[in-house]
Amino acid sequence: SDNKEAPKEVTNRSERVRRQFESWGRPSSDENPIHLFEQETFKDDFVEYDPSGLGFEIKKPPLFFDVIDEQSGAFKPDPYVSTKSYPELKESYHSPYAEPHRPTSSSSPYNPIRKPIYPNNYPVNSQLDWKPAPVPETYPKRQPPYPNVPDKFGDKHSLYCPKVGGYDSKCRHAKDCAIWYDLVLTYPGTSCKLSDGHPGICCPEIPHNGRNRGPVKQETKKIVKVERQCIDIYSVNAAAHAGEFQLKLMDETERIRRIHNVTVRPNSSAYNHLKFFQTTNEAQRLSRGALIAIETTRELGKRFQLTPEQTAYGLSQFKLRDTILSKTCPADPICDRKTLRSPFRTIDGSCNNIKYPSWGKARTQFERALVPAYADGIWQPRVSQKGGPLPSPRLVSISVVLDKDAPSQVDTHWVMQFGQFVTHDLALTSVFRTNAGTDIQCCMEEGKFLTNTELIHPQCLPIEIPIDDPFYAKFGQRCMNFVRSLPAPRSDCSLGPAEQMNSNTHFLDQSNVYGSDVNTATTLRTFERGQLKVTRRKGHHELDLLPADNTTDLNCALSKAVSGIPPPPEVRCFKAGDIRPNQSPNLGATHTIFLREHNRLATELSYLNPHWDDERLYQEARRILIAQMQHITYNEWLPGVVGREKMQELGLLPLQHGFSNDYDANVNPGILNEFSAASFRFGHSLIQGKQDLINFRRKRESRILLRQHFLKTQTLYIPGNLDKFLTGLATQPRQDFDNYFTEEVTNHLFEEEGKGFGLDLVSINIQRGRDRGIPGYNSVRALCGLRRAKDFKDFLDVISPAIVERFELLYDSVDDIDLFIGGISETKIEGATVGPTFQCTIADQFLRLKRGDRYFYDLAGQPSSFTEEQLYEIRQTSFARLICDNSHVLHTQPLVFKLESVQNPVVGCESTSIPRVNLLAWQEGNDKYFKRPYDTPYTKISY
Ligand code: HEM
Ligand SMILES: [Ca+2]
Repeated sequence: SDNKEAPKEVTNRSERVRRQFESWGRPSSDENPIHLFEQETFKDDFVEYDPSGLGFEIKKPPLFFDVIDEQSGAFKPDPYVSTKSYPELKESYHSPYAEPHRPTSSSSPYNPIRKPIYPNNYPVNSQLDWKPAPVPETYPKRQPPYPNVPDKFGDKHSLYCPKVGGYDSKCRHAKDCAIWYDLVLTYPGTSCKLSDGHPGICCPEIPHNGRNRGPVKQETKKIVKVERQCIDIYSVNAAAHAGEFQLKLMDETERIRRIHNVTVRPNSSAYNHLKFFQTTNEAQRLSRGALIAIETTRELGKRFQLTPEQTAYGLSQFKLRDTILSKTCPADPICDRKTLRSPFRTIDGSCNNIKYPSWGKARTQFERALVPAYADGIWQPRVSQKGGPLPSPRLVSISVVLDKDAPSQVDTHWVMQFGQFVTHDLALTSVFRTNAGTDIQCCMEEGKFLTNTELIHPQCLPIEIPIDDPFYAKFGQRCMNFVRSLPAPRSDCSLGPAEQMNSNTHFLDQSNVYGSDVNTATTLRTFERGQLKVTRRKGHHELDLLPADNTTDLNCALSKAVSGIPPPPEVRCFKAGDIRPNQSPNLGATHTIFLREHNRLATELSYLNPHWDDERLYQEARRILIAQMQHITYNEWLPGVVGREKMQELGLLPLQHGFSNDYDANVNPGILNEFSAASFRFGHSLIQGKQDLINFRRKRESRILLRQHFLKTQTLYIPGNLDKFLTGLATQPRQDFDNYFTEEVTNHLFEEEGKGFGLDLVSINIQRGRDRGIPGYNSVRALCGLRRAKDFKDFLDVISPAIVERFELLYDSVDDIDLFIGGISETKIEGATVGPTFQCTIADQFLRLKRGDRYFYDLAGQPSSFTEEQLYEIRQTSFARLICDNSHVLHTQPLVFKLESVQNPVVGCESTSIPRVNLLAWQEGNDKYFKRPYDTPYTKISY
C-alpha cells in the first residue's frame, strides 16, 4: 500500500515551488542559543540551586518602592503600590485603585498564604438540629441577598456613559463587558468608575441570544445499499478471522523491529512527541478491537468485490454484536437512577445523556461533520482527487508558512495559553504504540526513510522532507517521524470506515484537572477534606505546585547547558488529569492555577459546611470549578475567538441573569474530528516563540526560548517564577492569527538538546488531517456556507492572492487543499480571531458542548442546577480573579485576555473591579442562600 514505500519525490512540484522561495521563503536561523535566559539578571539575582535544601533558594526581591528611574537614576515610587499602605512613602504619587500589598494583609480570607480564617471551635451543624452558623468576622461581608441590590444587576449607573454601537451603555464590571470589548475600544469615554470608585467599563447589556436553534451542521450519513443476502454471518466471521490475522502480522513486524533495534531513542524529538500521548492500556485494548473491525471491513470488501463506497458505507448495516467480534464492542455504560440524578458528573463523562449514556464519554470515537475522506473509503490516508499522492506536508508548510513577528494589538498571550488548556480538556487523540507498549519509529536514526519493508510498521506515516528544504537540508533530514492515530470502536459497533478515539471526556468538564478515568481521578485525590494532591515544599513561602508524576520516564529537568546549574534531582514532572501538563511551563502554570482553585474552594466549603465529608467537598468544589471554567470560556474567551455576532447568532452568549433552558437531549456533545484534527489547532498560529517572565512591577525579567522548554517544567519550581509566567501571559501580546508560525514550533518542536532541529507542527497537523480522513478545505468551506470553489481563483473571496497562488502551485485540484492549511490562510473575520471556516466549525463545536451537556452550568431544572443565588455568584467569576486568588500575582488588568488599556487598567487584586465569588451561597441549611436543589426529588422546573 501507499504508505509502505518511501514516498517518491514530487520533483516537479518541488521545482515549481522552489522558484518562489527567493521572494518568500521561510527564514531559518542557525542560532541555537546555549543560554536559556536572555538576561543575565535572572541567573545572577534569582536562581541559586541549593542541593542541601528543598529545591532552590531565592534572594529576596528588592523592596517594592525602590524603583530607580532609569533616566535620572533617582528614586521613584512604584506605581503599582498604593501610598495608603506605605504611609512612609513621601512622594505624592497615588494610585486610586491599587490596594495594599497582599502579603501584609494576612487577615484577608483570600490571602493565598492561607491561615485558617474561621475560629477553631467553629460549630458543627447536625442535620437534625440546624441553626445557621455564625458568619465569621473575617469573611467578606455580603451585600443583601440578590436581587435586593441597588439596581437590578448590582451596579450603579455612571451618568456619563456614552452610547456604544448605538446602544445605551452603563458602567459595569469589566467581566460583564468582555463580549463588547472590541467595540468598547473604538469609543472614547468608555472607561468609567463603578459606584465605589474602582474602574469599570461602559458597555451595553449582554444582548439576547438569536433564535437560530437550527440543526447542528452535519452531513447526513451516506446510505449505500449492499445486498444483505449475499453476506451472511458466516462470511463476516470468516473475514473477522482474517482481520485478526492482520493484527498478528503487525505483532510479528514489531517483533522483527525489536530484533533490529528500530526504536525511538529516548529524548529525541520523536520520543518527546510520542510521550505527549502516552496511550493507556484501556485505549490500546479498545483500539485493537477497532483495528480488527477495520480489517474485517476491508476483507469483506475484497471478498465480495464491493466498490469502495459499498465497503465504506454499505457494510455499516452489519453490527458486530452478532459476530465473533462481539467482544470488541465496548459495553454501554450502566447508569443507575442515582447516577442519572446526581448533581455531579461522572468522571469519565458517561451517563450525561440519559438516552445515549456513552455520548461524550472518554475513550469513544470523535464525531464527524463530514463523512471521512479516506483513500479507500475505509482507513487509507487521504490522497488527491485524481488518486495520486498529495504534496508532502512539509513542502506545503515551507511554502505557505513563514515565521514573522505580528503581535496582536488587543489580545494577550493568555488567549493562546487558555486555548491550549481548553484543548486538553476536550481532546486527546492517542497514537499507536507497539503491543509491548513502546513508541514506534518510522524513520532511520539518520533521518532517512526505512527501506527494509520488513521493518516498516503498518501504522507509520512518516513525513517526507524535500531534499532542498531550507532548514532541514543542512541536517540531512529527509524523514520526519509520524505515527497514525488510534482507531476507536465505532459507536454503533458496526463495520465501516475508521473512526479515531478521544481519550479524554468530550465535555468541557475540567477532565484535564480531575482525570477522564476513575483510576487517574483517584490517584489525584488526597481523600481528605476534598483536596487534590499537591507538591508542597517546606520552608518556602510558595504556593502548592502540581503533584509529582513518579511513573513517567520523561525528564522535566533542564540540563546544565541550558539552565546554568546541574539538573536538580528533586525536580519531577508534574501530574494532572490530562497527561500533557509538562508540555511547556506556561501550560503547567495554568494547570497549577486550577488545581489551587479547587483546593481553595474545598477549603472554603469545609469552613462553611463543617459536616461535609471528603467526597462531598471534592464533588462540590469540582462542580463549582467546572462552572467557573465554563463561564470564563463562554464569557471571556470564546467571544474573542469566534466573535460576538457569531455567538449571538448561535445562542452562545452567556446570560447575565436567570437560567437557560438550552439543553437539547438530541445534540451529541462529541468533539468533531475536523475540530480536533484541524480547526481548533488554529491556536498554533498564536504562539509566541519567546515567552516572557514578567515581575510584579510589570518589567520583563527574562524570557524563555520555547524550543528549550518543551517538556521541561523545572522552571516552575523556582520560587517566584510561576507568578512571572502568569504576569508574562497577561502582558505579552499573542501572535496574530495568520500563516505566520514561530520557528520554535515549525523547525524546533520538541527539539533534542544539541541537535539543532526538532519537528514541524504545521507538517504534523497536515499529516494528521490525512491520517484521520479529514475532508479537504473546500468541502468544509462549503459546509460552512461559503461558495464551493471550482477554480483556485474562487478562493480569493477569503484568502489572499499570494497564498492562492501558492496553493495552485502545490495542489492539483481545489479539492485537495488540506483543511488546516486552508483554514489558517483565511483572512480573519472582523471581531473574531479566525476566518469564516474555522469560525463556523469552532462555534459549532462550542454549541454542541453547551446544548449537548446536561450538566452545563446555567441550566434550570436539572439535578445539577445551581440555585439562582449560586448562579449569580458563579457569574462573578473572571479569569483575573482565579489568577489573583491562586498566586502571588498582586496586580492585573480585569480582562486578562486583553492587553492593558484605558478601559482595562491594571488594578490591585483586592480591587472590586475584579469581583469575587461569594461562597456563602453554598452554606448548607442557610435557606436564605442555599436552596439545596438536589436534596429534593428531581422535578422539572420551568422558568
Ligand atoms: C506551546 C503551545 C503549543 C504546542 C507546543 C502545541 C503542540 C501540539 C502537538 C505536538 C500536538 C499533537 C500533534 C499531533 O501529533 O497531531 C497538538 C495537538 C493539538 N493542539 Fe496544540 N500546541 C500548542 C498550543 C495549542 C493551542 C493554543 C491550541 C488551541 C487554541 C492547540 C490546539 C491543539 C489541538 C486541538 C490539538 C489536537 C488535540 C488532540 O486531539 O489530541 N494547541 N498540539
Ligand atoms: Ca473534558
